[in-house]
Amino acid sequence: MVDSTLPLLLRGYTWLPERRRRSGGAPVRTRLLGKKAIALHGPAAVRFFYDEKHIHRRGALPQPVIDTLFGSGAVHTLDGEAHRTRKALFTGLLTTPSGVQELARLVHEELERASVRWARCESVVLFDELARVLTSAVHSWAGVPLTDDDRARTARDLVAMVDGFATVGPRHLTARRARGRLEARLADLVEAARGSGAPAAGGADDPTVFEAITAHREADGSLLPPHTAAVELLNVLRPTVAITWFGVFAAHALHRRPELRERLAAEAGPEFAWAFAQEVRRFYPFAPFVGGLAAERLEWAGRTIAPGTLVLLDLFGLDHDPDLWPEPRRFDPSRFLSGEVPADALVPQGGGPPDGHRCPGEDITVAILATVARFLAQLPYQVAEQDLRISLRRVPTAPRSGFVIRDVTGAAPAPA
Ligand code: HEM
Repeated sequence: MVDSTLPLLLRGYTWLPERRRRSGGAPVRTRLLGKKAIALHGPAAVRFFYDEKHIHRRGALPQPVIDTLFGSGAVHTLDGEAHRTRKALFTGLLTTPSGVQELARLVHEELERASVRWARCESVVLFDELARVLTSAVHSWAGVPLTDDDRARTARDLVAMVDGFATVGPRHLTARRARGRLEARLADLVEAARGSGAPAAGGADDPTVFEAITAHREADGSLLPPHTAAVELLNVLRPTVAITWFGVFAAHALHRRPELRERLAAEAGPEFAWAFAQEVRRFYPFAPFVGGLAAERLEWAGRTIAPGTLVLLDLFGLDHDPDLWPEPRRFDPSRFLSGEVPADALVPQGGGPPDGHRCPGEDITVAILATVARFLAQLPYQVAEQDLRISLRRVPTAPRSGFVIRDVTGAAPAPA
């Protein structure tokens, strides 16, 4: 079987859908990085993939992805009891409605502050601005110190880790260096907090993310080594800043569909902003697929999967499957106006049960995205002449220009 690593790197988001079309919808069999691989598609495949008896994560992720995106020893790479204990830390910290709301409030506050500055500039690149806004907000929320001097550099490093994970060459090297810098800084902060005793060493009633990760104990009762604690802190800071990509896509959708901008600006309740955020997550490309290793000999759709085979779950394809999403290439928030999200069909951040490998940051993503989208809809600005093409061959992708806005004429009103 021919290895598909190069075609995947060259074709990005289009690689798997094209292969699926060529296979007539049957699971795609191939090789990636020399390993036998099979790609599964459909809601039943989501349930199959997220059954932990079927798929293991240890050893599944290529080292270049660990070295940039997730970090070594990260929750993403654990299985069984070790995963459950570590995962409980994340779900406990990231999914309480009051915590999610507080983070969204901080994002709004930072947007207001930033937009005062935007009004003094001829034009600004929204991508860079949102990255800095989210970097500030998530550091204050997580209780991780960040000086004004460090802010722009830290935002650049957090963006670089996401931007460079799926490529070879300069972007990848930048991502590795960024991870090295951030891990070293955060590990020092963890050691310093532990050295100084409470509250980081435990006991706080309502601990910050920093305090909780610093004091977290593994299934065997041990504290996380400082480097692993830094990796897991980054697994909160980095993906929150990654919402920048979705924020820029939201701006793109508002630009292409001005009637949605008007509606989003006018609606007082949160329902439309929520539906709009869900449609941004469905419509625009971000994570192409997730992968794990077959834990044993598996049967799927009449096919045998040998133990150790790399099993991919097609996320981007599922979010655009016409059997699940009529007119999938149409951006239409009304799909979500009922307030319902169809089970195992909307998977931009993976799927499965919350104690499995499902992304624990979905509520945060939707809340921040709704906040950013509504803020932009209410903010008076013009969209500059620029190259807004979104290449499906680059992972992750964004409008080429980063979305330049100009003539910002004032801060948007406070949230309802
Ligand atoms: C831009 C928005 C985001 C995208 C596209 C995204 C995507 C994903 C994907 C595809 C996975 C892997 C699921 C799997 O392995 O099956 C994942 C897992 C994870 N995400 Fe997110 N995510 C986002 C936002 C967030 C946020 C805001 C946080 C935290 C504040 C977060 C924290 C995590 C963690 C800790 C995991 C590992 C879960 C585990 O392995 O048990 N993510 N995310």
